[in-house]
Amino acid sequence: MAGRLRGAALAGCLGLCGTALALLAVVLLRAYVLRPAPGPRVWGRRPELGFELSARDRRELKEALRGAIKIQTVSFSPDDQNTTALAEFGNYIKKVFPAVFSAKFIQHEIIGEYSHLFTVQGSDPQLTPYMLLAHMDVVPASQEGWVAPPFSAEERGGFIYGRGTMDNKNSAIGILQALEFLLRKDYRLRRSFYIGIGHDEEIYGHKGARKIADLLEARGVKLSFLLDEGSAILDGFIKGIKAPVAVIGITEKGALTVKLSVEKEPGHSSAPPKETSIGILAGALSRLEQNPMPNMFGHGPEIRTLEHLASEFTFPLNLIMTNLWLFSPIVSRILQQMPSTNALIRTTTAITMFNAGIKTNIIPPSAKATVNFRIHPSQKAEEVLEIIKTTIADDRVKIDVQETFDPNPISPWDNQAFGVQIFRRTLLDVFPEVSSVAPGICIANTDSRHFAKLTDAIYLFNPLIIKPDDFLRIHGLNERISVEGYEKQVEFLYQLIQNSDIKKLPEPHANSHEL
Ligand SMILES: CCCCCCCC/C=C\CCCCCCCC(=O)N[C@@H](CC(C)C)C(=O)O
Ligand SMILES: [Zn+2]
Ligand SMILES: [Zn+2]
Repeated sequence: MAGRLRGAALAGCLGLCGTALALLAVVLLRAYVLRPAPGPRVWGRRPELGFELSARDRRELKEALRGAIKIQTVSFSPDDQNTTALAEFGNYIKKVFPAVFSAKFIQHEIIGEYSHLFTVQGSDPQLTPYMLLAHMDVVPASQEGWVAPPFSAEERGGFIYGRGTMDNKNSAIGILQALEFLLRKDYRLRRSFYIGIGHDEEIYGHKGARKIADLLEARGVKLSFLLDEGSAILDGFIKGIKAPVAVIGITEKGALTVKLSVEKEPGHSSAPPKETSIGILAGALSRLEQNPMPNMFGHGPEIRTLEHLASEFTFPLNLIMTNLWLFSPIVSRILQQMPSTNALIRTTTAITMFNAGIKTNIIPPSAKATVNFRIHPSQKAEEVLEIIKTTIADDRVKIDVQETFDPNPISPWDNQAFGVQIFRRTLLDVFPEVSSVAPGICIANTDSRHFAKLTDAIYLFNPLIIKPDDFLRIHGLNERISVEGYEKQVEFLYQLIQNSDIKKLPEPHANSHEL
């Protein structure tokens, strides 16, 4: 009897081991043998390309950005902007970029009073134009907590400190700087392009970018691609990836901002009701925070980001990322642990404003709060609103939608996508240390969504190497950019404009480096 039991146990154990071995074999086979062949290789590395800056150029480039940071172009709320500063910014760029403003083939227009549209006419009208987008307005900055005042543009330890150094005067000034340098070298552009500099991106872009887009649409413009802020070369964001990787946004999340309010009879605090307006609203807010929106990992482009980066991961993570069909439940659990990666896999919930109460001994007549949701690419605003209502489940809480839009459509990412190939080419030229370029999601919002009718190829990427600590500075304290990083950004744009001048993408060839 005991022998038979031992035999059965042994057989069971063998069966189990066999299953485990078979599973391992399938994993290894898929990972190393059945791995999809890499796409055609398009670009080869090129020797030094000649973006050489004299000491004077360097000083000029740095001072141009510092001067722009000092102009307090703050967007406080949709009807409160520092319009004096916005106008000053317009005068400033005219002064700092004389070649751009005097070139015969560049048309400059002011749109919506303070935004700027440049039409740079290339010599070959057959080539479809592209667009570079940026914004000049910034979010407010507290005076406390900064190592240097937020509008001082002080230089410390190789960094320029100030609101707008990463979001997004670096792009607005960087694009014009790159063009100024090219014009001074008498570079004659072949492909036309547009530069848009919005003045109200931080308050939804209705008067700036939206109007620029409407004007271009009325002129019948179609774009081969559009590049805006929204992602970067990420260093240290993803556990298990050592080298910096360029993640280019191919979509951005949607947004839904709701105002919640509770009204209750005021009265004497000595005989309070069971719940005050503050207590009711606080309960609703707590339910929203305690019940995050569903984890959507695998339903949007986040999975493509990991697949593209799979070979960058150290063992055994590389194996896991190559086999997301098997490991995605574990991966999605890991991603939700950090705020920046959690934002990739779900609609996020952020309680951003709370106002209530009059005096210590008055029952508060009303309580108000604002909650800002960023919608995952696989969901729609309507669906999110339904979840909010079910989660709050209290009719005393009034829900008013303030601003909402669905996620952007997904832009093309393949060997025929002109913009993507130009970004790869330019990254290879300017950031040789970046070994991978992957499609990703912009977790915030940009002005680019207003241009959806002009092109299906909208990309979100700032050519800056950023670490998790830098990300916290955007809209936070001590926003800064390194002088070296800014020079590289200008070099990237300088090279991008030239690389975009090619008529058509080269045929794939075998012996070149692939990003
Ligand atoms: C795969 C890995 C991790 C992902 C981590 C994400 C890291 C992203 C890096 C840089 C992103 C910078 C994005 C900055 C764009 C901010 C633009 C902005 O503030 N827009 C406003 C617009 C709104 C409509 C008012 C916003 O609040 O989103
Ligand atoms: Zn921005
Ligand atoms: Zn911003």
